[in-house]
Amino acid sequence: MSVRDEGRQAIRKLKPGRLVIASHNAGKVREIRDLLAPYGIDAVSAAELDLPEPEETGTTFVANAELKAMQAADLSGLPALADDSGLCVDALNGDPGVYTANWAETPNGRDWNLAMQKVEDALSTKGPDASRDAHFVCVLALAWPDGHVEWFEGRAEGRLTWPPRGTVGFGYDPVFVPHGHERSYAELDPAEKHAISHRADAFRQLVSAVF
Ligand SMILES: O=P(O)(O)OP(=O)(O)OP(=O)(O)OC[C@H]1O[C@@H](n2cnc3c(O)ncnc32)[C@H](O)[C@@H]1O
Ligand SMILES: [Mg+2]
Repeated sequence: MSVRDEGRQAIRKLKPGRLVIASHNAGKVREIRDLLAPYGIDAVSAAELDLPEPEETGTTFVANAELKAMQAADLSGLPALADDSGLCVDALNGDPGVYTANWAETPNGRDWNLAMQKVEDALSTKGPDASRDAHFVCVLALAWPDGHVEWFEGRAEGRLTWPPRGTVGFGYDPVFVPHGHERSYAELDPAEKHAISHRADAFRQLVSAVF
């Protein structure tokens, strides 16, 4: 049996509540719960299990997603699904990219208004004609306690808007307008975001490979 078939068998055996969402970001956990809901998997988050937040030492989305998923699977003895994601701005050569969360760090915790302002400031140094094109990346990694791990990469294209708009969602949602829309991610209903988001794109691939 291939590793992937073993993975499929393992996930079919999951009982509700037997999957760890290996994230400490409440916004992500909410979205991943929504995406899992049709599959009858009532997952538990790493924060709810009091699992420690691993240091994200990878330099790629894949490396960080894998290390978060593998640590949670190892510590919990349960399959674990991690998400590493970020905003990549064309005119900034893909920054903040893997370091998207770091741009929000302050001595008093993360400040998303500051992070969005930093992106806008960086873009303004490129001049008024700089491209405002950007995309979100999401890598979902699914790990089993035996160390087996597979990952799926999703993407959503769009452009940056300023000033920030909307109150739904989290992180950089208020400055990202997905292609084909006039409203920012933070002005879309959760169901609308799930139809087009980078996270939903990665999740669709995971579902077709694993469920
Ligand atoms: O590592 P975990 O615990 O999952 O949570 P995190 O917030 O640290 O997550 P990342 O390390 O993957 O950092 C990615 C950042 O990119 C941002 N981001 C990712 N997906 C997003 C989305 O759908 N909408 C807005 N911002 C998003 C968000 O601010 C995240 O903090
Ligand atoms: Mg993180």
